[in-house]
Amino acid sequence: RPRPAPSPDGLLDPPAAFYPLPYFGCALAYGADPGKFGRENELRHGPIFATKMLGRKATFVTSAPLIAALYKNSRAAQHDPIRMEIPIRMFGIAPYAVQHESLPEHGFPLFDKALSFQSVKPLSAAFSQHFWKRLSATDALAKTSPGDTVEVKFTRFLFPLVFAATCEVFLGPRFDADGSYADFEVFDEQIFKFLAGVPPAMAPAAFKSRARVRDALIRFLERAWTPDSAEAHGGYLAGASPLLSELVGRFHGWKFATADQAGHLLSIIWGFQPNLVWTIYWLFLHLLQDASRVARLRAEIDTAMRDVFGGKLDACLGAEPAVFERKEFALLSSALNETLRLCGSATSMRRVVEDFVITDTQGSSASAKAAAAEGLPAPAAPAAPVQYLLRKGEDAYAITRTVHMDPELYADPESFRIDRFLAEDGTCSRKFYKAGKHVANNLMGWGGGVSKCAGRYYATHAVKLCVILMFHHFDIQHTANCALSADATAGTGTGTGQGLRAYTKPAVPDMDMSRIGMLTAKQDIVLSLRRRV
Ligand code: HEM
Repeated sequence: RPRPAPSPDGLLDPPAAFYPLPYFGCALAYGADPGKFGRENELRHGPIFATKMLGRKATFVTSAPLIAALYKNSRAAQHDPIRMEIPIRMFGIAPYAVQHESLPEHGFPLFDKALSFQSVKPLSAAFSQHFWKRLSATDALAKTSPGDTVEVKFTRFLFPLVFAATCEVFLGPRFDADGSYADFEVFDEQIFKFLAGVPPAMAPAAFKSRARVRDALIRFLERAWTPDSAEAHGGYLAGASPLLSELVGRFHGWKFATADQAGHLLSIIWGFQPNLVWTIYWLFLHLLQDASRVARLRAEIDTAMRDVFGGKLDACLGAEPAVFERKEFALLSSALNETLRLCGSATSMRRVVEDFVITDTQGSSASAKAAAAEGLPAPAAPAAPVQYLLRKGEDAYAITRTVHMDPELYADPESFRIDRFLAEDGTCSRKFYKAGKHVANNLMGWGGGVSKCAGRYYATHAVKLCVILMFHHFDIQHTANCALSADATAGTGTGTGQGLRAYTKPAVPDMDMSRIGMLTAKQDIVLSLRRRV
């Protein structure tokens, strides 16, 4: 790869990737598929390169050590300036309520505290109860007997249940989750239009859906906010989690308009729903591709239901997240990690607020084989560490998919291997190595550094509970693929699967590579659920 020329101050600028479009720069290539964009540029320039994106200079890092270095220097490369910009476009919150000086110190940290491994139990226990209440009320369980079979469209069946359960956990029963789901889904599908700053006239459906969800949240806030002078923040949010009640109390203290409070709540709902449900989708889908995967996981779940929970569903519903981390659930933990690796595309964004030097000691993540396939010379590790300067005012992006798909770290990276993360002792603790060196940050599905997913313990628990309950109650088969539409006749009914327009054989649908976070599918799938208990 060409060696970049030293800048006038003697330090190296990262190699430049060339995207000639004025203003947009690399935005189209990056937006279409961040993972491919990272991999292709890594093959050409190495694991750090710079270009323009939306009028700003952007440096990208793609190897595990450079991503770790970027995460580590949170003083020079900060996340707060980014999260004080994007919500304005995405959630329509007025700038004063996104850039309020108290948010970084007294707003965002509430999530880290309430969702930490030590504190998350009441929230995850509430999810278990709400999710089970919803699942047990579906036709598939409420209107069937053991041995009966129903067909469901996966996203129609499970996504609204997860949405309603999580809304109830965080916002309580006064928010109309069922009535808001369809609009939320349209908003989420079109989120990229808000990110790209498309005006309302060019995306009327997206803007109308967003407005309707926000209106529902405004009505919720008006109904649930209960003034009480005995409370630290002059009131509380009736029926909501203490986390949301305290946050909204602070919003009142900072004199945020109700519409802007609703915008913040929308950002929170958006933070938990799509990543969570698409993780569940891909995990099921990859499991169901192979009968031996299903058999192994079923054996693990049946044994755990008997030995860990004494055969009692209530004990499972009451289990704290630590229980699902035990060796008895190692294969499920491995399957979740493998899903995050194969089906996620997390990018962490930072604003460089002071110059800093980042050192490349290892060179590219890309293998010689991958380079040969692209007709490029093999990327060599630098003979000596190379120091690059990231300058104040630039943006920096950590692309994690390049690491997750690195064949030197993960053999046959395109395949789903359910036990990939199992160590020899059977626990989900396998260590990964590249060129003989241990790679500690081999899996970054939750992002990393100061912006690492605050909800990861809650989400891990929710995904596992969902898989356990489904496998405990049903024999499940993936029978066909079908259209991803909100077609009300297809998906949640019992019986013969009337209305299901299956049009392909049951293969893994393509992923929409343009998403950031968990990738979405281009097709829905039809599951056959045969009631067990
Ligand atoms: C399997 C499901 C989930 C996945 C894969 C996921 C992944 C992520 C990723 C990749 C980030 C950005 C990290 C970065 O920029 O470095 C993130 C941020 C975040 N996630 Fe999640 N997430 C999931 C579920 C949830 C849930 C259920 C919640 C809430 C209960 C949640 C709360 C958050 C919050 C608050 C942040 C922002 C952290 C910050 O900026 O300080 N996530 N998540």
